Amino acid sequence: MNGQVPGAQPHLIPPPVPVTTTTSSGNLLQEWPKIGLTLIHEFISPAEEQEMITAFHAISPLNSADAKKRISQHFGHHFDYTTFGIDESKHSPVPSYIMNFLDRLPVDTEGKERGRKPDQFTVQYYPPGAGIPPHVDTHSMFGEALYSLSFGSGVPMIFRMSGENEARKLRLPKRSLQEPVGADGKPVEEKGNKVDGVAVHPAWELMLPARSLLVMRGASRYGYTHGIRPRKTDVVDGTTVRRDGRYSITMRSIRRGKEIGCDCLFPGVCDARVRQEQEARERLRQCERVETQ
Ligand SMILES: O=C(O)CCC(=O)C(=O)O
Ligand SMILES: [Fe+2]
Repeated sequence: MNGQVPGAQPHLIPPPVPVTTTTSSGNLLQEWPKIGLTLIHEFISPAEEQEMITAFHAISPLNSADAKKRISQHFGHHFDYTTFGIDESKHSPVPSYIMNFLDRLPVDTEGKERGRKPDQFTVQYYPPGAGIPPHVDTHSMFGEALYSLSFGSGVPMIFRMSGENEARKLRLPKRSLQEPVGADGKPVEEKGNKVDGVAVHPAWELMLPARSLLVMRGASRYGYTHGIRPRKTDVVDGTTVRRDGRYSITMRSIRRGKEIGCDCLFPGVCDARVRQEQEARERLRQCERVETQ
């Protein structure tokens, strides 16, 4: 025995307490206004959910070869998970099962992104055991609001206020989405409040139930990492439960032309700032080259 309570997750703190109300259609609405996070329960009906699952597998039938891997389908402009940016050369028409709920999405009613709807959609299937490493979606290329619709089954999403560790990773020459792995190939576990020897903020998990819509804005969008641990079981309210296959639709709006860029309060994890730093270093290098000639 290592003295741990079965089901305890020592690396996690309890999530912040939400403001809980109901939507105009009577569904549970949880909000964390300080960090710009919203979770709308039962955003789609079970019938819509079933239609989405059927449509997904009409394109990507499940076979045992990919039983362990996350499968992605892209609609609108394709999202590139290696750069976390957009591939302008690839575009696929948006299916009707997405168009049908677009008008129901909550959009900004004021400010420079007023009325802005997503135009880039990534539908994913996560078999039990699959996850997505903690990341911050690219700031410069997408509008503020990020949406994630869960269906098929629920999953806990892990959130962590970014810090030195995340800023360092974003500045590595070959940025990778992979979680750091140890010699045994397993994700590096946290030791106390350190990952890889670097101090990190505490993390917390939020259960995203099937048919719920998560909206990330503000700090939760720009300053927190989000991810899904690659596990076959989850601890929900202290009880270990088996994971089922989960689907999600991530929705973003593409910034173009002069809109591209970011002036958020989180320069450590802002790709626009990283680019500026690289450009400044390049200018300095050129000046030094001229001086030594
Ligand atoms: O599956 C999800 O809910 C989130 C996926 C995600 O974070 C992403 O596609 O950037
Ligand atoms: Fe993401």
